[in-house]
Amino acid sequence: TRSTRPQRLLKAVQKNATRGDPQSVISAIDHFCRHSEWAMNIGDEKVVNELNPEKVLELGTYCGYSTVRIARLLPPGARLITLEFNGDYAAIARQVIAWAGLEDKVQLVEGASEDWIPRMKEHFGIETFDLVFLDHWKDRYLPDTKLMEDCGLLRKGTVLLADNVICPGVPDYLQYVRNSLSYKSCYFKSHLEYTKAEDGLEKSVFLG
Ligand SMILES: COCc1ccccc1-c1cc(O)c2[nH]cnc(=O)c2c1
Ligand SMILES: [Mg+2]
Repeated sequence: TRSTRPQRLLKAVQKNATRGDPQSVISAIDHFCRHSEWAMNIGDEKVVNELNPEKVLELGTYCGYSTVRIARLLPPGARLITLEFNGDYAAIARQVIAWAGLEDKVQLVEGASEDWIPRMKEHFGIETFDLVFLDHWKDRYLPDTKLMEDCGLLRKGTVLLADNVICPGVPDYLQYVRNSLSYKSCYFKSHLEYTKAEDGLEKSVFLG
C-alpha cells in the first residue's frame, strides 16, 4: 500500500539530515514541507525563543518537528515530555527525535492528553511545568488547560504557548485565556506553516 505522509517525511529526514544534528533535521522537514508536501508542523515562522524552560510539556507531537525545535535549545538536565494520541505519528516521531540525537532530553508518551496530564507527578516526578506547548486537537486546548490547572501543574510564571489559534482556530480557548484573571495573554501574529494564510501563536502566562 502507498506510504503515509509521515513515513515520507521520515524518509526525507533520513536522506537529507545528518544524524545527531537537530538543525539539519529541522531544515530537512522545512524543505520537505515547502517543496514536496505540506505537513502540519509548526513551521519556520511561528517562533518564540526568549524562554529558558527546564520542564516542558508538548501536547501533540505529530512527526516530532516542534519537539526537535524546542528540545535542541534545552540545557543539560532539562526535559521535554511530549504526548501523542496517534500511534502511527508516535512511531515516526520517535525516529525523527532519535535521528536528531535528542532522545536523552525527550520523553514521548503515546496516549490521550486527558489520561496522562493527571499522571505527571506519579509517573514522571514532575510537580509543575515551565512551558506547555499546545498543538494537538483544537477541542482539547481548553479542557486540557483546565485539567492542568486542577492538577496543579501550572505555577506562577508558567508559559502556555498555543499553536493555530486562528487557523484552524481555538475560539473557546482564546476567550478563556484572554478574559481569565489568572492569565496574561498576548498574540503573536504569523502565518499557517508554509502558507500565506493568517495564523498565530497565543502566549499566556499563568499568574497563579
Ligand atoms: C489536519 O489539519 C491540517 C490543517 C489544515 C488546514 C489548516 C490547518 C491545519 C492544521 C495546522 C496545524 O498546525 C495543526 N497543528 C496541530 N494539530 C492540527 O490538527 C493542525 C491542523
Ligand atoms: Mg499546529
